[in-house]
Amino acid sequence: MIEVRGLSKRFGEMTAVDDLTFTVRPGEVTGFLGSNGAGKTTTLRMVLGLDAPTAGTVTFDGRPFTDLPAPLRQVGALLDARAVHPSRTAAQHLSVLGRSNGIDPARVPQVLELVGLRHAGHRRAADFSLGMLQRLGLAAALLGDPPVLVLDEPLNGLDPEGIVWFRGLMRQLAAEGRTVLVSSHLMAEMALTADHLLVIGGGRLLADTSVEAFVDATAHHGTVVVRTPHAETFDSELTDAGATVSRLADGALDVTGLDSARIGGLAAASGVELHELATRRRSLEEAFMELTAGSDRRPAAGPAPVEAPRADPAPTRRPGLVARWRGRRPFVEGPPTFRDLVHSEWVKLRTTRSSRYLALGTVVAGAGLAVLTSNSVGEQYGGLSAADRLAFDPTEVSLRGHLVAQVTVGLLGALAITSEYSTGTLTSTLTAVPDRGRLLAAKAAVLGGAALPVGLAATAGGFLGGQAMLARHGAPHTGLRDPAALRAVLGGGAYLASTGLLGLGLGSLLRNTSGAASTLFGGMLIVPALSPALPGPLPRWMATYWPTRAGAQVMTVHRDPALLGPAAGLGLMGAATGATLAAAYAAFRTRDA
Ligand SMILES: Nc1ncnc2c1ncn2[C@@H]1O[C@H](COP(=O)(O)OP(=O)(O)OP(=O)(O)O)[C@@H](O)[C@H]1O
Repeated sequence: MIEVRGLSKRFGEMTAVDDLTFTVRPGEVTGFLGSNGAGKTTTLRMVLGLDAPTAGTVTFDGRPFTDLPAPLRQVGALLDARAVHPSRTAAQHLSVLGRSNGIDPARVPQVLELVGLRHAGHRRAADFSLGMLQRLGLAAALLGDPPVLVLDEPLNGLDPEGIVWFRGLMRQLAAEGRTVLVSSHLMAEMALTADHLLVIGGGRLLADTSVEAFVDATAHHGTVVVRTPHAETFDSELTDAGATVSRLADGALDVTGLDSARIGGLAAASGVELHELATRRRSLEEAFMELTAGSDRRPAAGPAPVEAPRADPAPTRRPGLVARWRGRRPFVEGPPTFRDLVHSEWVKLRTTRSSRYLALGTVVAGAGLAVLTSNSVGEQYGGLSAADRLAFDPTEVSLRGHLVAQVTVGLLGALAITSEYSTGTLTSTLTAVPDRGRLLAAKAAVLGGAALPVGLAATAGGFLGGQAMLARHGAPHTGLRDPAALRAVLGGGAYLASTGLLGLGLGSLLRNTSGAASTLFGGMLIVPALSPALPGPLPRWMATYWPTRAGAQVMTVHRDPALLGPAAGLGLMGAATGATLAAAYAAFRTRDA
């Protein structure tokens, strides 16, 4: 049972949802109807814990959505069918969601078959039509075989055959004892699909009624069209008999308040010749428009909700989709663990094309730049002064590739979250994992775990290639047996991993890739490059304490005693990353998704 009590949402001055109270019961399909902008999506986003209500509560059998331990197994949601990462296949998309809730991957082909996408599992979501994406969204909602389904406009993009199929599926799911809440702006379709209707307009509840009661009330509200050459005289006769008469454009009379038998009788009694006597029933769409007309947002109290007695729904859950699942146990025992979540985030990172390119780019560009720099420094070594030769640090020279690698690995971190915002997948992620702290922690664990080997590959590759170049030109060089050089290479890997996490924090705070990329680029390359132009002690201060410059000290062997040491520098960089992630967590936890 979904219980909504006093739910409101204001965006600035505008009240999108205004004091909604209703209950959605199991065993029936509840249609959530409203015209465009009525507040359906905003309501459903609050129901699913994506947006925080300004007032009111929503509970599922007494628990808020965000307290459900395995949400996909309790509430299946479809909010925006287009919110799928385009580079992932349908099966990968479902697998990512399923793993986060401890759902057996064998369930993926099952639900794909159930929604008619059996042969499309290996196709990328970018190639899907809107109707196919709706089916994929339904598959995601059914993945955990949940007792409750919340679907926002699932009919958009479905062809007539798809609509009939969808109608049958909803009826079957409700017959199995599930709670099904479906939003739509199509009254006639809901009359065929739903058992119960909740109608909203201007953010307010206008009707909470059974479909049967709504259709009955509509059927009794017809008008009778009367065409007669004696319209003038018959008009007053009908008015005297208690009818309300208006004229249609062609002069015919449009009569309400009397039925066609009574009108025919009156005409016969007074000898009026009739050319047409036709009852025109009000359509469901007209009844819906009449109900919602004038329900625009306004400060005064709106029309009183229409209440209708409800039939007792079937309370017991009958075996349904799971029972037919060839005897396999669909889920692991108990609630999903942090490991499940980390696994899901790992699949997500692995199946994102841009992440793979950025990881490869970090290694190639980082190591490549180091080799090129070492080659050119080696060439010039012969011309260096004695003092410069004394200060020459072959390790530092061969690790200069970090200047490029830090930006690409930072971008890899930022994309782990900004791509979820840009593709809209954050909504499906959060309906599977509503605990935002856990989600961010899993992203950080996966990203740190991926960025460390990538960073180490970039620094080790650059170091080995760079030392070979220096040796080729007869310049001083070293190897990994030198403990200080080994510390610099390993520290460089850690520095790059920390940069990846810094990118994740910035991406989460800024929520868009270009913002995060410019901040990373500016903070790591431009600010340090411009800092010598600053007045007073600032250049020295920046050189010592600017986090990325302090962190880079870990990659030097001949250290400047005025600057921080390798451990302290890397520690400062780590602290700055930690602080950024903490700020990101605070913002992520409280913001609407
Ligand atoms: N994040 C937001 N900021 C400001 N206004 C918003 C926001 N989200 C929704 N609104 C406004 O709230 C109102 C209700 O929007 P909502 O999307 O809930 O309507 P809807 O019934 O789902 O409409 P549709 O059928 O067109 O999707 C609209 O006026 C919309 O502009």
